[in-house]
Amino acid sequence: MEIFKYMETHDYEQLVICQDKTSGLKAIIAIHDTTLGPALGGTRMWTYASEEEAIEDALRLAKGMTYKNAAAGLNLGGGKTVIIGDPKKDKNEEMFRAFGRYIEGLNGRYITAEDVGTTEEDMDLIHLETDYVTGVSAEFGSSGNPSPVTAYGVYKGMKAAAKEAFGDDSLKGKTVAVQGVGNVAYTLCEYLHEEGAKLIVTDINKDAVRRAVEAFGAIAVEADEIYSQDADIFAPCALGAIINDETIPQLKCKVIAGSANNQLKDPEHGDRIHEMGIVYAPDYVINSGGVINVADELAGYNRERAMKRVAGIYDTIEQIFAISKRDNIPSYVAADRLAEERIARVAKSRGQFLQNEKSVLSRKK
Ligand SMILES: NC(=O)c1ccc[n+]([C@@H]2O[C@H](COP(=O)([O-])OP(=O)(O)OC[C@H]3O[C@@H](n4cnc5c(N)ncnc54)[C@H](O)[C@@H]3O)[C@@H](O)[C@H]2O)c1
Ligand SMILES: CC(C)C[C@H](N)C(=O)O
Repeated sequence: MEIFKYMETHDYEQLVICQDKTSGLKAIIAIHDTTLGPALGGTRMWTYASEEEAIEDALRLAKGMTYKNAAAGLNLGGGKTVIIGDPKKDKNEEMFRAFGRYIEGLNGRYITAEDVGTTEEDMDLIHLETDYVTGVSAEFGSSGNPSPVTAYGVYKGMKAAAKEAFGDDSLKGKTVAVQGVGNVAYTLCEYLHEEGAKLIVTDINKDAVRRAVEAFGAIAVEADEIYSQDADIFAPCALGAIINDETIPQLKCKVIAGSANNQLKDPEHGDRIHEMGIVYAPDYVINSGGVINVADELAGYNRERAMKRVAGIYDTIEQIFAISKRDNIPSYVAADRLAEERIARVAKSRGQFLQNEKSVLSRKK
């Protein structure tokens, strides 16, 4: 991989390689774009097959956060960290403290939070070394684990998508096929069950499936059967790249709305589901509840304010469908357009301000 070429082509600002021999920390912080504000994005801990794979993941995820934060209306840029290692075996206190010192060294250009493989406890350890961390436990006046709030946002976004597809946002009597019933999807199932939706669930973790069957009367299916279910809505809440050449022909749903990041394997898959008339709630918009929630900590966490803002995902999804129809483009392109236009507007107004400043200075000479 030619890193500088890649960063230049995709407009990345900074890549920080962090290593600490004592703790075994090997981390990569990628900062994509700080036009809107400091880069906020979680820390993922994963057993990458190679260092190159880890760097690619950090870069890709950081860019995703630029779009997520911009579309969510946050005054924050996009960044992400990956720590190379097994979250079940390789964690230790010194590792997260060392990582915290690296973040502190960036002096606020990057703020972290939880992601796959990291927890509230890990954020508390980072917090011992820096204030540039969110998703810290409630005892520090923080918002804690973002997953339940992400679920609330997905629920709201799913209702907006249902309104687009069925003319009514009620989920009562609708069948929702949920892929993965982990942290986000379990709470999502609570909301759906309470509203009277019928649930079909799958998970590679049999305990997670049992829990959902017992609590919500969900029907359990095998992992590879979830795509072809007779469901009104498909909610991918596990993995990325699940909308692909193999799964698209199996889909019978009218709506795709779930929490998973990077749901489309390639952009062409977004085009295909659009042509099939499936209403797709773009992943980084519908799953932005977690980041909206942790971002609220930066102003002194207020849960009521954060939840109100997360409920606004309904309106953002509606706005994206309106752009999609107006410009005759798939919803995933409309979401990108919303984010890119906001960043460009802010950059332009800032540029204009600096321009004026310069002309004042030159007059003084
Ligand atoms: N947690 C958040 O606040 C948040 C925010 C934004 C996006 N997301 C995304 O939402 C998704 C779920 O996040 P989470 O925090 O609930 O994670 P999680 O690990 O708690 O849940 C994921 C579940 O998916 C299951 N799973 C894995 N592979 C599967 C497969 N092939 N088939 C069926 N099930 C499978 C796992 O066993 C697990 O139960 C992820 O893609 C994550 O990146 C999460
Ligand atoms: C900042 C975090 C809450 C980010 C979250 N892991 C996401 O992908 O949106």
